[in-house]
Amino acid sequence: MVAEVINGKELSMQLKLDMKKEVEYLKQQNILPHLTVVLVGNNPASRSYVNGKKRASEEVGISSEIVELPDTVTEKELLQTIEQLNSDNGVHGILVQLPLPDHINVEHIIESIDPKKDVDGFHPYNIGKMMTGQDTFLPCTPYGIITMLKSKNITIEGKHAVVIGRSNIVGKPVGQLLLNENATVTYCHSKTNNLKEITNTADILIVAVGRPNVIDKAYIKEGAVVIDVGINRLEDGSLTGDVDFESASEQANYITPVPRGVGPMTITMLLHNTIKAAKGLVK
Ligand SMILES: Nc1nc2c(c(=O)[nH]1)N[C@@H](CN(C=O)c1ccc(C(=O)N[C@@H](CCC(=O)O)C(=O)O)cc1)CN2
Repeated sequence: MVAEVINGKELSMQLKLDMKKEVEYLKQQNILPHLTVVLVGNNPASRSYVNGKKRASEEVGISSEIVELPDTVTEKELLQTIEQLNSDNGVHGILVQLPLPDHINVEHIIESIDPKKDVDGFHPYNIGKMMTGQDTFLPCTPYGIITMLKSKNITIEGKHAVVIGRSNIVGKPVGQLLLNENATVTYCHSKTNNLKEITNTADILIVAVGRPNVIDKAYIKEGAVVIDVGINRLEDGSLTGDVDFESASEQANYITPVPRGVGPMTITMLLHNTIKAAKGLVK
């Protein structure tokens, strides 16, 4: 068996064409969607993601700005910046790029963002709405994963979905979204016993481990759907996922690559959430 590749880059391009039309329509109604991204410090990966968000916003006609703060900024100063953005009626979406420096409490920052502008979908209010199946901003990477599955008409209902990883921004919410779609969900993590036995029962396997190429065909049931959320930069500068792509492709029916898999969908779903915020659809 050779798995079909789910190309997140191509799907993103298709979705952005529709979003561009939607933004043009909103502009005719005098609504100019605006996203503000807050970048603290000089982490090269964060800078590159933030630039990617600005570029993608421009592609679809969303206005965007990057507010840059030094890594010496205090938590109080960062909270003041967010307060100003919360009260600015021209700003529809606010996002604080993660990770933040250690001296800043990430929960305090996320909780200070107006939930109606929380286009990352990280605010506990929005997480609560997601968990209770209410319409709200969905966290971008998990939402991108569900969108990728649906783009291939992959059945989620009744399937066994196994999530390896339990981070607040990927593992936990993607499991919840799969549950909302009526999958039977198992979470695995660093303390899980018999990982291989569990993953071998997965119809849908979501891998968000954060270590390069650790999941190979021995962990995969024949015909499974494998979603690789890992982005690992190797010493030679190349990028690789958490899944050994060549090996896993021999067992799986569908697989996502790294790069050009889940990563581009993260940014595309952010644009979707920003348009939703501009339309005032999240109360
Ligand atoms: N506030 C947030 N911070 C972070 C998030 C997030 O959703 N909100 N997610 C990640 C980083 N991230 C977006 O911020 C992100 C990661 C990767 C990609 C991407 O397109 N990757 C490309 C490869 C890019 C490269 O060459 O380096 C790919 O996979 O094809 C986009 C966004 C942590 N922080």
